[in-house]
Amino acid sequence: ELLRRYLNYLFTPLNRIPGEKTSFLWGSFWELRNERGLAAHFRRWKKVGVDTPLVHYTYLFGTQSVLVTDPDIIKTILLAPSEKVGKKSRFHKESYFLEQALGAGLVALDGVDYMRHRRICQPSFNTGVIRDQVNEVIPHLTKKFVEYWEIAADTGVEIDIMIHLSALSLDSVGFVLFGHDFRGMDSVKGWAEKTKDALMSGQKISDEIGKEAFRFDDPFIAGVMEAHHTNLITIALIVLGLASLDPYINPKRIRTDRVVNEATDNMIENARTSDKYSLLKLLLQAGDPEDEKVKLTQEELRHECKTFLLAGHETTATLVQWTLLACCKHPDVQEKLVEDIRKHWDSTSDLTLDIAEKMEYMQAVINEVLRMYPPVAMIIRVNKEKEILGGYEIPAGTRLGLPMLLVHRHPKFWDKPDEFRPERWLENPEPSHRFAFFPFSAGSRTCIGNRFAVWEAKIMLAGILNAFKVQLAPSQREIVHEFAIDISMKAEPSILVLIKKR
Ligand code: HEM
Repeated sequence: ELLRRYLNYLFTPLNRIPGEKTSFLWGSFWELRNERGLAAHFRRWKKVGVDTPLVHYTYLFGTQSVLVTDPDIIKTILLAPSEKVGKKSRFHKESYFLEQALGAGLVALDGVDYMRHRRICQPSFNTGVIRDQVNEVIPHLTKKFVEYWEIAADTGVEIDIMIHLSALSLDSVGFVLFGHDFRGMDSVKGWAEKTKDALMSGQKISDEIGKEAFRFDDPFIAGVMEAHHTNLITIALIVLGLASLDPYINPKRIRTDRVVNEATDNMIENARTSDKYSLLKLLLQAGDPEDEKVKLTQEELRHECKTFLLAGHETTATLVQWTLLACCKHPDVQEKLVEDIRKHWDSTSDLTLDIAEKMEYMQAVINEVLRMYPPVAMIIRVNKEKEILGGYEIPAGTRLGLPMLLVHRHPKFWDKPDEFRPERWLENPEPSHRFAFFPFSAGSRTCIGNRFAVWEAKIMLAGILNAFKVQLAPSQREIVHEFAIDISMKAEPSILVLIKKR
């Protein structure tokens, strides 16, 4: 295998694509590890010239990878239909790693199983039920969140926004998608109480308050989060090509799978017996439109629960965190946004989704954040057969990286791409090329939760910014927050803010 890889490294037709020659053994491994986010990809792309449609690079042991920066090629890849027979589409996912991280649900599946899951799940996302639940749940949660934050207003207390927003988004996803209370807001409440005590007794407010308060004891969350961290046995099995044995011989995996399965089964049972509506309740009744008798099995439902939690929770919190950072860095944008919020909502009535959706500047700001700080920075596809893309031959099995983060700043498609300017969306509501902006992907595998995510973000932002002026903590005023990729694109270091009552 090593010899085959080495010969391929020397003679692959991919070597004709612009890129940088790196060693067979390490490839770009260390650069990608040491330089945060996609910084190494950015650098290489700029070096070979931004007009190149593809950039070639290798990874460990000559793993062949190509970055696709041309929106026309991205269109070809994303619009290629999913395979209706078999397990792999023309441009398929690297399923094993996704399954490990997110479960064998919609994000990771491919081929015929994928098509069946999407046919069954899609109608439940289209009904008014999610919208109604968003209206019922998220304004109320945001109001509580603002009440807890009031304790820190005008005090100089620095707030680590990602952990707070994560807790808020966890409960939004919990109630709307599963009809379940993950008790994320209890953590914010716990933080507020401890902060209040510390302020009253004149103690210094330490990071520990946050760390202590934000420990989730819900078994589903704890199990899913623990399972998300790959341990050495899993890595060894992957290297040995024995990854499929992991669920059977890795003690940590066996334990976390059991905990997560039990917790998910409880959640499913509660959704079945409760009279509260949620996505999960709809999914329990949903059949395949091609054959109504075919439903998701209990095992498949478990995987979808894990997928929806992991794909839906941190991503939205990430979008809101980068929006708040942009508001700190561009106080004029923050003021215009507050003007827009108050033009549509006088805060004597409850905030509703109908009201939040009327906020045009809010939509422009969210688009601009999705452009410059896309919560999912890059997606990967692998081609099943040999392809010709951009005039280059791409052998079967090549990893194709579609980097939103780069394409959203492509100088050919964006005027002053590195400038944060929401107004560009008011001047031109559509991007100059449909596939130069794809924060939720596109085509038949577009994000199933995209509308839910934006609804959630708009309500949270309207509630928070109407109540507080947000500023970067003094300790971070000179810092550039870099991108750190996990499931979604975090900030490194975490963003700390001060809030003042408006
Ligand atoms: C700002 C928030 C979000 C962003 C930026 C985002 C982005 C994305 C992207 C880029 C993909 C394509 C992944 C790929 O093809 O490899 C995707 C797929 C997906 N997302 Fe989201 N997402 C967000 C929120 C959500 C939410 C709230 C849910 C809740 C259900 C969700 C569920 C999913 C699912 C199930 C898929 C797989 C769809 C399929 O392949 O059929 N996402 N998302």
